Amino acid sequence: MNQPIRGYTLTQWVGSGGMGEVYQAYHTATQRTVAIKMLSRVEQAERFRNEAAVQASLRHPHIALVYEFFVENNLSCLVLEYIEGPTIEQYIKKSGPLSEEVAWNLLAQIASAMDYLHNRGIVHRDLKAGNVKIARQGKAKLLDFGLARFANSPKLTHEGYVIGTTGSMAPEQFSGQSSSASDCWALGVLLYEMLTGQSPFGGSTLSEISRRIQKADYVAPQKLNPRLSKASERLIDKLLTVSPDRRFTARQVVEALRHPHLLDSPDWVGQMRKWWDRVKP
Ligand SMILES: Nc1ncnc2c1ncn2[C@@H]1O[C@H](COP(=O)(O)OP(=O)(O)OP(=O)(O)O)[C@@H](O)[C@H]1O
Repeated sequence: MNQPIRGYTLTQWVGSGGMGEVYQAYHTATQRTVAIKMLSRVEQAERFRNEAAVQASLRHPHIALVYEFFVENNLSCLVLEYIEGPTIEQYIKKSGPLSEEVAWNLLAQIASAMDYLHNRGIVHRDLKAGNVKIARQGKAKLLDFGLARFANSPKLTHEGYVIGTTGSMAPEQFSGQSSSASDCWALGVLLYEMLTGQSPFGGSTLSEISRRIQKADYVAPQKLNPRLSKASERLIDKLLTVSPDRRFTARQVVEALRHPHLLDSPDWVGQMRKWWDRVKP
């Protein structure tokens, strides 16, 4: 661990994920503490390179920076801004659901990062509570572009192989369709989890989870958190909408959070459509 790699001294193992191992490291020349993601499986090198290329081109206050990418001793290393603090998932596991004020604050930051990505033709594809860190002063930082790709870059999945984390997958992703709207569905799942502490689409089997997602069949969040405002409930409703065309965009989320009165009046047509999505054969 103490042998420096390209001037980086590994100081701590942070964890492992779908793409490889993550270490905290110190770069003496720049006196920077960074996170280094190391790819363990050679067959995923292209995927890893893709992650690096996507992230290196981005500059947004709520997206972790990429400093550099290099290959050393057959290991692909992605050097990232080190983000101190728990992920939203870790935070909820430890302390339970967030207050509406904190959840809205985090959602506004993440939606603005998503809007930034979507305006550049990038679909994140893996937004989930475990991929957002709560850094100092409640600042949200989006991590992990393992599954992101530019909309026109080569498809890295073979046919029939569904990517994404099942609980946050949008209905259309089960048939291989992913777009910026799928990220907005994941924003809805995230908001639901932050406010209730529970996943909207739990289930014991993949087919049960899939069936519930395809029908947007979730327990009304107010049943789990009776103090929840109508505005939060309507925002979740606007995001967990089966048809991608009728779902709120990231920009609309940012606007709605800035002007919550936009969510004041009930959307009867939307309610009827949702009811129909649930009951139709
Ligand atoms: N830039 C970073 N700063 C601090 N910790 C990080 C950073 N990037 C990742 N981590 C942490 O390292 C661990 C592994 O992260 P990684 O992104 O590889 O996988 P994951 O998000 O846990 O899973 P998956 O790859 O399946 O999405 C996680 O605990 C994550 O929070």
